[in-house]
Order: sequence, then C-alpha cells, then structure tokens
Amino acid sequence: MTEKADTEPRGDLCIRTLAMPADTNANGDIFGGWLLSQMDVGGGVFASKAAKSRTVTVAIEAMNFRKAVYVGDLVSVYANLVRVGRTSLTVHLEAWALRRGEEHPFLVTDGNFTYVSIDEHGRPQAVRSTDPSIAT
Ligand SMILES: CC(=O)SCCNC(=O)CCNC(=O)[C@H](O)C(C)(C)COP(=O)(O)OP(=O)(O)OC[C@H]1O[C@@H](n2cnc3c(N)ncnc32)[C@H](O)[C@@H]1OP(=O)(O)O
Repeated sequence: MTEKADTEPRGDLCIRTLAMPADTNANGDIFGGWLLSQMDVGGGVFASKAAKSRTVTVAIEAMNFRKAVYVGDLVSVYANLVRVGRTSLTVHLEAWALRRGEEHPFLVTDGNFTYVSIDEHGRPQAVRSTDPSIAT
C-alpha cells in the first residue's frame, strides 16, 4: 500500500462521530466494519443530495485501511464526487481521525463508493440534479 501524502481532508464533510467502546473488535481496537459503515452512511447522504433522490450502495472499491482507530477518536468523513453515470454516482470517501490531545487529524481510510439513484419502487432511475457538474 502506498503512503498518501495528504495532510488535509479533501471534499465535503458529510458525517462526524466519536469512536465508542461498543465499536471495538476482539482486540479492543475500532472494528473496520464500523468505519466502513460510517463512510457508507456519509457517502449515501452526499450521493442522495447530489442526485436529489434516494440512493442505494451498489459497490465499494479501492478501500484502504491505513491507520488504526481507537476509542475516543473523533472520526470525520469527507466526500468528493468522482464520476456520474446514467443512474449511478461514484464518490471518493476519506475518513480522518482526530485523537484526544492532538491538534491534527490523520487519514485512516479511503475508498470509492458507488451509489445508484432509485425510484419509489427501488428501481434505478436516471440521475436528475440541478447541479451543473452533474449533466445527464
Ligand atoms: C446505505 C445503503 O444503501 S445500504 C443498502 C445496500 N445496497 C442495496 O441494498 C442495493 C441492492 N442492489 C439493488 O437493489 C440493485 O442491484 C440496484 C438497484 C443497485 C441496481 O439494480 P440493477 O437492476 O442491477 O441496475 P443496473 O444493472 O441497471 O445498474 C444500475 C447502475 O449501477 C451500476 N452498477 C451495477 N453494478 C455495479 C458494480 N458492481 N460496480 C459499479 N457500478 C455498478 C451500473 O453500471 C449502472 O450505472 P449507470 O446507469 O450509471 O451506467
């Protein structure tokens, strides 16, 4: 895995939460699945706002777990739109942790999450947005 040189989060802040004891794995560290679910929730909020519709997660790619997260870390998820298809959007998500007593957050995970815009029956529908960067 290549080390990312980023020193600052990129994108829109979409969720911020505190890692709690209930989120730990058998080793007492924060469970990767918990982190992934925070990213999915944040990315879903971002994708629904961008598509102006309900969305569902269809794929997660290029997921990197770069650093461990511990109880008490403040976890923030940032989103960037990287691709818009006919019915789907791909969002690059980064999770950053701020440790108690420290000044600077650090990148803990990142990945590309693809969401599909769906209608009231759960069927894919064309992305419709007033955002000019999302041409359909
Ligand atoms: C936060 C949460 O959402 S939790 C819920 C977890 N997710 C779910 O329950 C979703 C379950 N899956 C589904 O309901 C269906 O598979 C749907 C609605 C996502 C897609 O339905 P399908 O009939 O497969 O649709 P279809 O084949 O037309 O694909 C729709 C879009 O998804 C894209 N897609 C499908 N599979 C993938 C994949 N593995 N990777 C990337 N994109 C994909 C297609 O390319 C298409 O995008 P485009 O229109 O922009 O070109």
